[in-house]
Amino acid sequence: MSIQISPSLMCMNLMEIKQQLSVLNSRADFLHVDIMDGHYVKNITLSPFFIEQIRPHTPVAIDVHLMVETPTDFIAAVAQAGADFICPHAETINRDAFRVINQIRALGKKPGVVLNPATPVSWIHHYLHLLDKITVMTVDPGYAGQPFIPEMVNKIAELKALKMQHGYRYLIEIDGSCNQKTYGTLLEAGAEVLIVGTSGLFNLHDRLEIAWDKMMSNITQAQSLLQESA
Ligand SMILES: O=C(CO)[C@H](O)[C@H](O)[C@H](O)COP(=O)(O)O
Ligand SMILES: [Co+2]
Repeated sequence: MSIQISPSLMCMNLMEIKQQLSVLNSRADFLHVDIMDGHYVKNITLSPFFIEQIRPHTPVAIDVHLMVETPTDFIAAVAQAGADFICPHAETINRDAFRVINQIRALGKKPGVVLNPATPVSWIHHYLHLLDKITVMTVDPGYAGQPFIPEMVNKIAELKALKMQHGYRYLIEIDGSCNQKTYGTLLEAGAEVLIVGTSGLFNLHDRLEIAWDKMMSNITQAQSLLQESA
């Protein structure tokens, strides 16, 4: 399977949203929308209203990363707004994980789950088979522009091994500092979807189409180096 790319829209230039979306529409595999409540993480970014506004202007799957204390307060709203994947943090749903996953599926959406750097894979062991996507945070959640946490490489490899062993369907996605410095390590460990924010995409050039080409060339280079060393 070739690597899939999910630009993090909180990192885009919101003054140029229409033009930037048109660039991403023909290139991105997912659009990553971070929703924060100011409590689970001390920041506030995008919203269900933002999803509703962009939905008519993009055919790309919208993937919602819920960094909120109570995901059930947001799930119906983001589903109604047009989300395709809805991904709460495991740390916020383990009191009622099966009910939450069933709620997302009953709304006709794909359930994913996000793991903080300090949360082990064992936390989601009993519902791995129900998930369409697992996101490994490679930075602590809340902010763009943070340094990569190298301890996460083994977690990615663990999810890859479990997927191969049991035939699970979940996509293995990485969020945080996916860029030229980390692509090789992430791909080698088993990353399947890369969320690209400031360091991987938006800071590479003011013109997004040029930034995209630079990002793709960085990824291709990392893939070639891996193939050479295999
Ligand atoms: O969830 C996030 C932060 O909590 C995000 O998806 C960020 O936008 C993403 O990590 C930003 O990418 P960067 O290259 O690490 O700035
Ligand atoms: Co995110």
